[in-house]
Amino acid sequence: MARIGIIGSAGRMGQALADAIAAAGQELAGGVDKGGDVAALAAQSDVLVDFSAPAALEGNLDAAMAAGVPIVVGTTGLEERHHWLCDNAAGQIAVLQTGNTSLGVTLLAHLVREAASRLGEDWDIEISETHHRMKVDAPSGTALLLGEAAAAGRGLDLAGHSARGRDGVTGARQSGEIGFASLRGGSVAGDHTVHFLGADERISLTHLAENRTIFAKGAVRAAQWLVGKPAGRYRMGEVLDL
Ligand SMILES: NC(=O)C1=CN([C@@H]2O[C@H](COP(=O)(O)OP(=O)(O)OC[C@H]3O[C@@H](n4cnc5c(N)ncnc54)[C@H](OP(=O)(O)O)[C@@H]3O)[C@@H](O)[C@H]2O)C=CC1
Ligand SMILES: O=C(O)C1=N[C@H](C(=O)O)C[C@H](O)C1
Repeated sequence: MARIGIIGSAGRMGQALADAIAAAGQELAGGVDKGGDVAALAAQSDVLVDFSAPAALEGNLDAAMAAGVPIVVGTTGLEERHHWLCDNAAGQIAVLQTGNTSLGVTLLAHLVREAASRLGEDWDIEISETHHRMKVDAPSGTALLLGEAAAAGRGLDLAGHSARGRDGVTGARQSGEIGFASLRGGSVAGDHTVHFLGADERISLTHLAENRTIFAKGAVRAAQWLVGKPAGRYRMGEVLDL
């Protein structure tokens, strides 16, 4: 049985995660929120799961490294420097960072990569996502991971080929770009569609999250899987054997 510590425990995901830990027969080591003692939590945990805020990431990784415990980073809105911090921590502990811990999205990313590699570059790729009104970051972490999968399938680097926040006279679509569009409202747990738009035909690959349980269950699986792993950066696909 793994003792799992939750960072962001009072939040929507933190609460869903506590339920999933109990349902999986694992032990809740405790939880922290803003201003909480993450070092003390790390010391009493076998693994940490972070669903909080990007500003907390550096301190959370430092606490995990000091205690020598692995960490699942589910927080989104991460920038390049946050990915660098994860890479750096992965030199000392096991780190699994993902914008989506669900089985469905992890499989979808494989399908997107495959479709992007097989469809010619005359097929445009656009990613749309819809989330509840309280979500603070856009595009979603999931949209970005699907964009990375599409870019990998095309042999491109996403940073150099993404179109985010089109507005005004944008000019015609650039060939090879991967576009993102975000909708916010209501209580939507998380909908994502990757659109492949060709001449006279289209393919849409969609994942619809009906509630947060799917993310929480995946996070518990990832946490259990990470305990005892050597230092390194791991992917959700490895946890789910996809
Ligand atoms: N990877 C995945 O599969 C998923 C990722 N997410 C991501 O998880 C994150 C949390 O989402 P959600 O639960 O909906 O958000 P909430 O706003 O409901 O919860 C965030 C929690 O984090 C806490 N928090 C904020 N800052 C810190 C800090 N510095 N240290 C410790 N805790 C802190 C907040 O505490 P306080 O209120 O005191 O500020 C709050 O309890 C988001 O980035 C979201 O996109 C969400 C779903 C799935
Ligand atoms: O904030 C959320 O709610 C979600 N965040 C993640 C993201 O940014 O993709 C995962 C899921 O879509 C829900």
